[in-house]
Amino acid sequence: MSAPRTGVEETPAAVVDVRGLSVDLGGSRILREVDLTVARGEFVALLGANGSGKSTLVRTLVGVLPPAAGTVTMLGADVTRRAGVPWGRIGYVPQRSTATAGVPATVVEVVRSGLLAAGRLRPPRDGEARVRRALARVDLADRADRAVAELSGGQQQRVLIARALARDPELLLLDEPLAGVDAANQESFARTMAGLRDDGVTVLVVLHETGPLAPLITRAVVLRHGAVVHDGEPPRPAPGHDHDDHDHQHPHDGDHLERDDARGPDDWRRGYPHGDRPTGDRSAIRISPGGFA
Ligand SMILES: Nc1ncnc2c1ncn2[C@@H]1O[C@H](COP(=O)(O)OP(=O)(O)OP(=O)(O)O)[C@@H](O)[C@H]1O
Repeated sequence: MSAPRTGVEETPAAVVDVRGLSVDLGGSRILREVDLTVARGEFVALLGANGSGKSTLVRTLVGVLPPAAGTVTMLGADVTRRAGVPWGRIGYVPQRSTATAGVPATVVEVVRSGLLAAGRLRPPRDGEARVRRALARVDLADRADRAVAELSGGQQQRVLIARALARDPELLLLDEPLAGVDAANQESFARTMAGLRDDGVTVLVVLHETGPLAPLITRAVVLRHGAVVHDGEPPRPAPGHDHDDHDHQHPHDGDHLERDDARGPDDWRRGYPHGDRPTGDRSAIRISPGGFA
């Protein structure tokens, strides 16, 4: 169980409230008038083909990218006025490929860095207990003093999740936490997420494949070319994939191309042939006391 929280009763029902959000990058409009509301306790999957704008949306939610238009409200605070946002109650897990690259630190040091929210230069008094609890939650208590670089990719992903959990967040944002993670680590991750859901943590997770998280997802939001094309029912398990020996969902029909008429929660998969993984370092962040930037 998480430590008792304070101030929860002051938080509005919508923990994420995005209205008419447009974001420009490199002179191009990447997000187009996006509306997104996430209520307390929801477990929302953000889906869409490569380049549809999922990471851009999440990075805007955590204040890394500025809106060109519209509003972004997190836990009741306007993100464009960073000072008022309760970053200490928000956990963010960036894409692993870049966030852990070249970090010369031990597991416990990386997790401890998650305690430092914007404006907070010293960890909270119960910081070490939170760090140990977060490590236990991702089944890495016995790796605390190992160098992060020595761990497998899936374990590094769990370190980043523990780093976000050290804040005891009410809201957790994760950007492709299953990418490049083997089946055993995916199952471990799913158990961690189920525990968080049971504790009432609100989750917004970017996914390419719902995999072992499918039973947890309460709603799916699908982006296409920077706009929301579906907001509602989660995708159904593909035929033959809803039993125990299949741990992920993927297209089998040979139609791997995006379709112009893709509109439903199941259509996002059509853009994802096996091995078609995104690359690049667009989600690079610094581990700093200044929040997520
Ligand atoms: N810094 C940048 N400058 C210019 N264009 C960018 C920048 N970052 C991202 N983009 C473009 O914005 C679009 C959306 O990218 P984004 O990473 O948000 O998509 P995504 O849905 O997360 O994709 P993926 O599934 O591949 O991670 C892409 O066309 C991408 O090339």
